[in-house]
Amino acid sequence: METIIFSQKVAEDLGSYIKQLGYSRLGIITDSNTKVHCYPKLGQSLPEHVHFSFEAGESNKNLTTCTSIWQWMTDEGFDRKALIINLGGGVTGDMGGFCAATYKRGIRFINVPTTLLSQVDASVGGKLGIDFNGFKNHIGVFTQPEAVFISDLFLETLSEVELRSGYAEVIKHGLIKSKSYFDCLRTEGWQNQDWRGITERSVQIKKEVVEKDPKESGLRKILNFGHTIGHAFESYYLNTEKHLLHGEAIAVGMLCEAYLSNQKSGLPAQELAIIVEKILGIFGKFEFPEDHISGICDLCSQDKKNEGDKINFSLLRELGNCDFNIPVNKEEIQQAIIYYKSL
Ligand SMILES: NC(=O)c1ccc[n+]([C@@H]2O[C@H](COP(=O)([O-])OP(=O)(O)OC[C@H]3O[C@@H](n4cnc5c(N)ncnc54)[C@H](O)[C@@H]3O)[C@@H](O)[C@H]2O)c1
Ligand SMILES: O=C(O)C(=O)C[C@@H](O)[C@H](O)[C@H](O)COP(=O)(O)O
Ligand SMILES: [Zn+2]
Repeated sequence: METIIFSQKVAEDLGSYIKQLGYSRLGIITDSNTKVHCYPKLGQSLPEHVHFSFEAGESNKNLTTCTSIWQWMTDEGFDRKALIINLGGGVTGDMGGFCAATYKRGIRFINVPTTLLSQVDASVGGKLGIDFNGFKNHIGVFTQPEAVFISDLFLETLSEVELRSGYAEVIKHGLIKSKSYFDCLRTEGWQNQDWRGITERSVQIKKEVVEKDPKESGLRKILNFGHTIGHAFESYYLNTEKHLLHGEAIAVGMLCEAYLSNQKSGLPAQELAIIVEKILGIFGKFEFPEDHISGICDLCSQDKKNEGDKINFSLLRELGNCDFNIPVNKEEIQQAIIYYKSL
């Protein structure tokens, strides 16, 4: 598994790490926002390198942007000893990592996550990929980064909605693996957190799961709680005026899937009520017309946990415990979305 370094002097620590690692050429990938807000924070500490930046946003996590990245690597003459640093959120990490892991069958990369979401979740565990024809992360590979450098210094410039989006994955970690973590989150107001402490605890949970099942043959599916329906919402509204951030979509998905957990995997009604209160209290309700429901349901058919026609969910047994490979039919999914709408 990758080395994870929590650092307060990230520029210096990253500089020394890559020096001892050795490489032929160094390339940094940012998006248009991290180029402005995060790249300058690495300052002069990085040795000679080349830099590629793409237009920020989920709608650019696609093959067209990958083509530009691979072209840049080719034009710069990167060989197999070249090293990439992905400086940005989950979009930069997923796509920059995917491009590195496939260029000349794989060159090394380091993640420097700059959003809460990527610090607590996306930068760790080696799931890389891009969206394809509107389907989330449809094309990708599992390849671990060499290292991940996490610093809350980057969070200073992050907007509140982006911070909140990351908080959805934090809640997910408590719900699937640690009731005591979820209880701590319940008692705190979400905005003024000890982000370093939160990140360490979330990364610990993610790391423990990924170490046991790096390629998602079983247990790792619990990290996907909220994502079967959440990704369907995210995909359905991508490139529309109602588009949802990843964490916002996962918040909707977790509520639908908490309902299914109550129906199908034993989550007690009072625990469902606690989850609803917590998540709605932070994210509010996402409003959408009833005639969108069947289109959203249909998107669940492309989920990567499915086997043939069987749509498999990861559902909670209780707070802090999650089961996986639970088949749910389209009618039940529809009911879950109707339940969400009724809240
Ligand atoms: N691989 C995984 O395990 C995994 C896990 C969770 C999510 N994801 C993926 O991650 C993506 C979501 O990640 P995200 O929320 O980080 O999105 P993102 O990368 O789009 O970043 C969110 C926004 O914040 C901006 N930004 C980033 N850092 C900033 C900073 N420090 N200051 C100011 N602005 C900054 C970005 O430019 C962007 O506009 C989705 O594509 C999701 O599917 C992957
Ligand atoms: O690391 C994992 O495994 C996860 O499922 C973490 C999720 O938060 C993340 O959004 C992941 O990219 C979803 O993966 P996918 O296989 O459903 O595309
Ligand atoms: Zn996620």
